[in-house]
Amino acid sequence: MIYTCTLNPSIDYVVKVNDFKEGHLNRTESANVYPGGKGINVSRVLKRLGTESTVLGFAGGFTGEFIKEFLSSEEITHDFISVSDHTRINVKLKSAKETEINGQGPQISKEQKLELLGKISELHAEDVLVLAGSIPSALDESFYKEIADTCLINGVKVVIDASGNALKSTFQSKPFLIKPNHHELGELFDTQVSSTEEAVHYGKKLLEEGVQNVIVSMAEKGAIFINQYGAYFANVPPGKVKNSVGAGDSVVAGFIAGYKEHGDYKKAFKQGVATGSATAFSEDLTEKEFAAKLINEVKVNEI
Ligand SMILES: Nc1ncnc2c1ncn2[C@@H]1O[C@H](COP(=O)(O)OP(=O)(O)OP(=O)(O)O)[C@@H](O)[C@H]1O
Ligand SMILES: O=P(O)(O)OC[C@@]1(O)O[C@H](CO)[C@@H](O)[C@@H]1O
Repeated sequence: MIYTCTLNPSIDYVVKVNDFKEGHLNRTESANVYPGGKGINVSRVLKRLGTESTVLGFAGGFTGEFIKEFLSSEEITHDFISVSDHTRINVKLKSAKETEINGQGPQISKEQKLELLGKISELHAEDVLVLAGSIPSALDESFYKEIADTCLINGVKVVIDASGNALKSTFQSKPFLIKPNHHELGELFDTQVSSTEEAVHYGKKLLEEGVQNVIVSMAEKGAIFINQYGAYFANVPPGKVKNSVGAGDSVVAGFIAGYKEHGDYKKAFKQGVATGSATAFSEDLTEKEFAAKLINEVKVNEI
């Protein structure tokens, strides 16, 4: 079974404002609300690709209820730990540029944290756990490491989409896959990564530190995949970006769905990149048909 864990879910309030003016009254062109948070996006895209998963994490208040109802309406299984504060609302403002304001997230007690760890400790060797998104300030930065350590003991494959120390501290727990973008990769080594060569160089260092598979996404510049068997580059299809929220999560979902279907890293990588671009070219998360159409436009070459 595939599980996604979103410690800090959100309602994403996506507003379009023509010609947004800071410090003025602006009126919306359109406004939509979606359940958000990286793990939740992964589960929603997996569902669209025909792959079932269960959503784990913390949820509370009327915003938490909205998320649960929305996921249920999409027939996505969820098993949240209830918290008393409300789940955050993140603002995604689309005007000439995209601007995001992400909330801090609710208080989480020690008991609630232990309840989640208890659920995760029941996963076993056939399971995949996706840990995605920021760690709320109520929890220690080392929480992903704590989870990844438990999963290492139980043989659970762990996929991590996070950044900074929350990500770095998990390397010794041998995550199955991590997906930094090139900025996040640079941050891990206190440098800037701007070329494919640099991405391969630093990506290989991650393997030395324990990570099994690495995807480095570089937005319109393409993506690379590295593991012990080799390094590959994938181009991204040409197109107009309508929405970057959830594009990275779609790469993760496409890879997992592809790996589950084919058991082949190269095919999984190709599907991941196509799914990421399909979301980038859509108003919301991509549908299966669009991602499938773009697969033919992604070429993966060994480098
Ligand atoms: N200009 C683009 N053209 C085509 N595809 C794109 C473009 N920008 C992003 N994508 C798609 O989205 C994926 C993720 O983008 P990016 O490298 O910016 O990662 P990210 O920062 O994790 O994404 P997010 O915007 O979701 O935080 C890319 O691998 C690619 O598939
Ligand atoms: O604050 P975090 O956890 O880093 O990111 C949360 C978030 O920006 O990521 C998703 C897109 O990837 C959105 O649905 C959500 O609002």
